[in-house]
Amino acid sequence: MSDAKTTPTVEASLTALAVSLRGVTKTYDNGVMALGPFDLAVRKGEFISLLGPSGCGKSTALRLIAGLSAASSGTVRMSRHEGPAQIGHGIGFVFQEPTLMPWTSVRENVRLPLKLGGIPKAEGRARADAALASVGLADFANAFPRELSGGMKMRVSLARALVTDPDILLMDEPFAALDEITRFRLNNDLLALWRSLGKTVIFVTHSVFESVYLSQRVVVMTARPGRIQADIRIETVEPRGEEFRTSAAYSDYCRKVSAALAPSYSGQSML
Ligand SMILES: Nc1ncnc2c1ncn2[C@@H]1O[C@H](COP(=O)(O)OP(=O)(O)OP(=O)(O)O)[C@@H](O)[C@H]1O
Repeated sequence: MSDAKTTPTVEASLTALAVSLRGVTKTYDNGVMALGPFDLAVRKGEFISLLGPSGCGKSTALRLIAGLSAASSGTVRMSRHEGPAQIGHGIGFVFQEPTLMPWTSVRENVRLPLKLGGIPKAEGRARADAALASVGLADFANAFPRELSGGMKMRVSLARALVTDPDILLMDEPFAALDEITRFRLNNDLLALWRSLGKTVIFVTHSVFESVYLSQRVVVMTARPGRIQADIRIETVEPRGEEFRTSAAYSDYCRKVSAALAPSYSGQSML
């Protein structure tokens, strides 16, 4: 292959990256080395899961990407920019808890990032309503958080993360506290949103089943300090649905991911 043909291909692959972490380590002030060295490249529009044992540094990795915390060494790059992005500026973050303001309406909860960004009220309300509609909560804009189920609260949290139209959605075990049926439903709705919105998603989970169902790639981490144990591509017919969840291919992938995760656990259940 001539140089003339090679160069554009290399450039295309670099610009197609949404996030890249190179040689990243994180040691907290108390001396705990949480992460690394950790290397990860996520392409634009990709859906990846970070899977690993408790305390292996999954949340730390998300926080470094979100710019909520600084790496001790190594580089975190967002798209073409040097250094991490910020929540509300290209990044949406969905935390383990919905963390909604109980004293105000669902619409106002979703509007918050726009309000903080100085977006005029009318525009903010319209965008909040659109985000609520995208997560199936168009009729609940005036409700208060206390009136909602756990799954609905998580949908509000997702709408709040989407309202700024971020390129990258970071999700930290968002569905861990939900019952299985609600979790399956939210998994399907998240996949539908991902397909329609084209966001890059980095999803943290403890669940082998969930990671295989949702992701194009499952990145399995070692015990602390978290490094990459395996990077497993999940290839199947899209869009995914119940057929995939009950297929032999799904079971095979779950076995493969579990096997990669096994060394990181010492006798604990992995599923
Ligand atoms: N602010 C902090 N100060 C000191 N240590 C911290 C801090 N945040 C996290 N840690 C420690 O760093 C390690 C990694 O934590 P982190 O929350 O990133 O792991 P995790 O894989 O997301 O865990 P889990 O799956 O239980 O949520 C843990 O040992 C944790 O106690």
